[in-house]
Amino acid sequence: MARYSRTEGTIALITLSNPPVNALGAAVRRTITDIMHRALTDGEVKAVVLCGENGTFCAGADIREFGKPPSGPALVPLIHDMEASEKPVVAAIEGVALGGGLEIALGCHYRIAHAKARLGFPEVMLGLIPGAGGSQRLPRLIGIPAALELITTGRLVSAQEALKLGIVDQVVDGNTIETAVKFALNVIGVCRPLLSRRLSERTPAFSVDAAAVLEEGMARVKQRARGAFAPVVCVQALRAAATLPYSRGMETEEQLINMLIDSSQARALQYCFFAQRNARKWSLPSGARWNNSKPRAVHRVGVVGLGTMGRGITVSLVKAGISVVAVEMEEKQMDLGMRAVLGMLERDAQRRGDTRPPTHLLTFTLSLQQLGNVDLVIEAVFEDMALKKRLFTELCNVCKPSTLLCTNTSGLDVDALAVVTHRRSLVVGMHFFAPANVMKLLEVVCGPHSSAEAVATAMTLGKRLGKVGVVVGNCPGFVGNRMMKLYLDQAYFLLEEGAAPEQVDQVLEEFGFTMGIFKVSDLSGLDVGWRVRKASGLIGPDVNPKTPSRWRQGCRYSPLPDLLCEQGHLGQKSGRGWYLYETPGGKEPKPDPAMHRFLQEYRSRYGLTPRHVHAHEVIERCTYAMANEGFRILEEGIAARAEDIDVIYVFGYGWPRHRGGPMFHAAQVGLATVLQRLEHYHQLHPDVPHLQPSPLLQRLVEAGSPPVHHWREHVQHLHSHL
Ligand SMILES: CC/C=C/CC(=O)SCCNC(=O)CCNC(=O)[C@H](O)C(C)(C)COP(=O)(O)OP(=O)(O)OC[C@H]1O[C@@H](n2cnc3c(N)ncnc32)[C@H](O)[C@@H]1OP(=O)(O)O
Repeated sequence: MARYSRTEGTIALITLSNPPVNALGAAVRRTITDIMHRALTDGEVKAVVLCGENGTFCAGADIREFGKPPSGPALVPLIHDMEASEKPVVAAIEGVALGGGLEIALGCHYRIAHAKARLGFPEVMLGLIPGAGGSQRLPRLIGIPAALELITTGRLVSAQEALKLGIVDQVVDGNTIETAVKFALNVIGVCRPLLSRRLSERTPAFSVDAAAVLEEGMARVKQRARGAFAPVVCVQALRAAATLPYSRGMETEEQLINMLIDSSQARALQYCFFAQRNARKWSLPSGARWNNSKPRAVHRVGVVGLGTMGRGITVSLVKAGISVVAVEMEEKQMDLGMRAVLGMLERDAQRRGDTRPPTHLLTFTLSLQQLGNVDLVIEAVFEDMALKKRLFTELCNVCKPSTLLCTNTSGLDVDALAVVTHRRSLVVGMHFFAPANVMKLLEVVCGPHSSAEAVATAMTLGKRLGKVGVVVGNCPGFVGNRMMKLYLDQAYFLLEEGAAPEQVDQVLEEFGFTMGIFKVSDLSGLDVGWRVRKASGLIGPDVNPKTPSRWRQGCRYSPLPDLLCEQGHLGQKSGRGWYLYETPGGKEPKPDPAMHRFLQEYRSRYGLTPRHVHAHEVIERCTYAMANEGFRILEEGIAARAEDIDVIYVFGYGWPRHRGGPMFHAAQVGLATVLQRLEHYHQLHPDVPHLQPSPLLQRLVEAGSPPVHHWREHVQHLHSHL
């Protein structure tokens, strides 16, 4: 938990010891409180050095303890006693000093950091504020503007930046603890007064326009927060630091943290923290798991297709230091792709202050033959099964037998591709999200033949690219797009019933989505879904001409997006979609009066009487339809955990993190309520079978709505994919 030792005769060395990250659980807080007291009262001890075991100072509070009844001593009195001490206390920071860990360090009189250390207050990402004096001490150390930026964003800083900002006193390349001990001996020797080192005693050196900075900060934070409270409360805590004496500021900080600590948003954000980490812990029906399967080494990757996705994937790989052979079939397309990739790398290098983008890792070619020596191929051609099958057959002949063949399809059958190869076990889906060099999510799609080695390799590669990988089973649309389809259907139906695109979007954005569904659709291009609907026989020559326009495959269907596509309204790229844009390629969506007329005509053509659609109906129908499908996905074993579904939505679909994800949201609303509302909507719309509550949801409600982590016990896997 924490160890006490003496070094150089007069220095007490206190080492936090709670692997893997020295989190400040109750037992750790109890031990450091006791041994710090011992060090501060031992007459032979002249100074204290505080450090962490195994190269990590401290990652802050033990997040697993949040939401449980409080136990163990609080951190505030410990930090206060340490800071008030007449003996110098020096923090030796290696690895990370985060949250409560940084608050302890700020209570020390001096801070020495290793060059590779990172420091910060990520509490806002957990729905909290720094609540052990951090919101009051940091601005007294580095001023309001810098503290505001760090605390409201949760951004971590490097040791070098921390030195520039004045958070640490020295940065060392060598042994941090030895340096801190020498430093401590030195400060005892010269008897430097500690008063000026006590941050709580400092009168804030705030600029006269602190009020303006805070006001601006508040406006910025509110705009970005998308309904999240914590960033706004961070500004309130900083305002207290700017305007109140330290003790009153601490009282305000306590009131503010108490307000947040049990909030539903904090629960959701903390759930997301662990969900993201648990997603790495995949398993397959064979018993293969993340921790018993070895990934292949990947040095050289082939990317086939240099459209939007292929370009983003290539950039991601090169930025991770991986050699790429990028193949395009047509010279013109290759030229365009090459210029786009080089441009993106150039801009990225400029942003990082690096003059030379790593272009030496890139080879562009028109010949598949050049893929003979790659370890893994990512196919990123059009969503056309016949084309992909031809390509996979050819890749099999060209690539060495051990090369993994991955498809970046967004929903086509990965197994149908595997069977055309002689290496079914080496085929997996790697579903990136656009723009692939920015978006964090990677669905790793595991077919019935995919080997554990292939899955492990794809997941490890994803991690190297900085992606959040989630292993999912193979079904149309996998997890993300399968649920997205139902979300879109509900949005179209709402338009049919009387809503306008901008009204639906506004409600979704107020809920916290990064972008409303119709803006997303305009951004990605309406033709993407059009092509998928054609390929799946929902539209086109295979449809019986007697089938009513608003009826397909036994259920209600909205032809609205098809009609727009037929008119060439494809979204941003054509200057018109659900919204109007100033020019083709324009980015600023404006409500389109022509769209309103179009919807009116459409409704009267089909005898639909428009009605006012309430905001709560938009949210309920969109999010409960998604969650309902999520339950089916769980039941079919396409996702291993509800958490995985939520990670997919938070990292790939702009779902507001402070609402946890569609499955967590359903749990927070209450499964019985979700069930009852789905029953209600299904009664009103019996022609939409997807609104019928799924059997798993019904079983969970019968079982008393157990918490998310127990849902798996109620899944009756017959043929789980995972
Ligand atoms: C007491 C006063 C209150 C103060 C408020 C706070 O301090 S709130 C907490 C603030 N701290 C954080 O938010 C830090 C969260 N952790 C991280 O950002 C990262 O984990 C890391 C420390 C930068 C390390 O990253 P890395 O990628 O190297 O490892 P993992 O993220 O995979 O973590 C390894 C395992 O450690 C678990 N873990 C990490 N931090 C905590 C924590 N603070 N409490 C509990 N557990 C933590 C993490 O879940 C991983 O566990 P696995 O079982 O291996 O998945």
